[in-house]
Amino acid sequence: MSVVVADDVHETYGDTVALDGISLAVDAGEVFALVGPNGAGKTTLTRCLTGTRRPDSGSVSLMGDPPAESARERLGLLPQDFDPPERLTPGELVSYYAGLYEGARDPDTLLDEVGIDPRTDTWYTDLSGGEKRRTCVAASLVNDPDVLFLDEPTTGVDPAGRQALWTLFEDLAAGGTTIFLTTHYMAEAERLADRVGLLADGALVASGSPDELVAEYGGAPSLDVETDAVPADFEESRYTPERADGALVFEGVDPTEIGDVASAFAERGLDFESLSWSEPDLEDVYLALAGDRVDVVEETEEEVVA
Ligand SMILES: Nc1ncnc2c1ncn2[C@@H]1O[C@H](COP(=O)(O)OP(=O)(O)OP(=O)(O)O)[C@@H](O)[C@H]1O
Repeated sequence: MSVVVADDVHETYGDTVALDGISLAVDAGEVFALVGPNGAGKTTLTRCLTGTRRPDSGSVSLMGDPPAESARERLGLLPQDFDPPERLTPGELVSYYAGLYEGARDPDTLLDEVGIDPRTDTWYTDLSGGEKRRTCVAASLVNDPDVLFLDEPTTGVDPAGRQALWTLFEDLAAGGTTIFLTTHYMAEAERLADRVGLLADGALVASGSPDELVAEYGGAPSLDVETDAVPADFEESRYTPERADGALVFEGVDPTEIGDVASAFAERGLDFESLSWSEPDLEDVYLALAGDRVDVVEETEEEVVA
């Protein structure tokens, strides 16, 4: 059964089209990750799905009801910009949110799980960015939600803290929690998500499991050879390498063929420093489908600075 459904959702801010006909459905117990460039519409879609914004047109349902009428106590939401009272300790803050629900989870246990000392007397305002984010994650879980929305949950969190939060989210998903998350970290989407949706310019340009997306859009595996050799050296071979970043790139080379490539260098009396083989991943999918949009943003910013 789908617990999060968007059907042809359109949303604008003045002249800006933020969502241009989004349709998607997330099943109970599924983890769905939404990725896409800055300004693609991820936060806007999260707001529409949780009832914080009403779309211009199209329909949304959450646990079978319009979001505004859905059971609040079954929903968890970590907004991108969470602005809680600043002069509370993490323990006081999470206890405050726990007080809003019958049978809320124990705040100290939750803070332990996100790696924050429940006894710390540091005010929220004085926590580091990553500590604030972890505290907010704990607050979003106080009601033990059935459906959890996480808008960039690990932004600003250090690598060890990110791993700990990933484990926490995996445990929640294993327990049956439906999770809808947005992220700029492809490793996060790849590790956590059953399905990934790629949003660009307000449109869902691709969705599927990480493996499906990589198979369809990720391109071929490649062998990068750090060398002074040039493509012309291989004109008489079955390889057509390309030069990139100080290396010759041999696309479509299977790991079992690495020795053949090394032999091709030896036969031509060519040296190389190193060989590294890599498979495409979700990052390659992202760059293939949305990379040009990233470049456009960067060029525009450079023009503005210039
Ligand atoms: N309150 C607002 N008023 C006007 N424009 C807005 C508002 N909120 C968002 N926008 C615009 O809508 C578009 C989508 O923004 P949104 O925040 O949903 O993108 P996003 O994918 O979450 O971006 P990011 O990855 O940077 O968080 C952007 O062009 C943004 O500038």
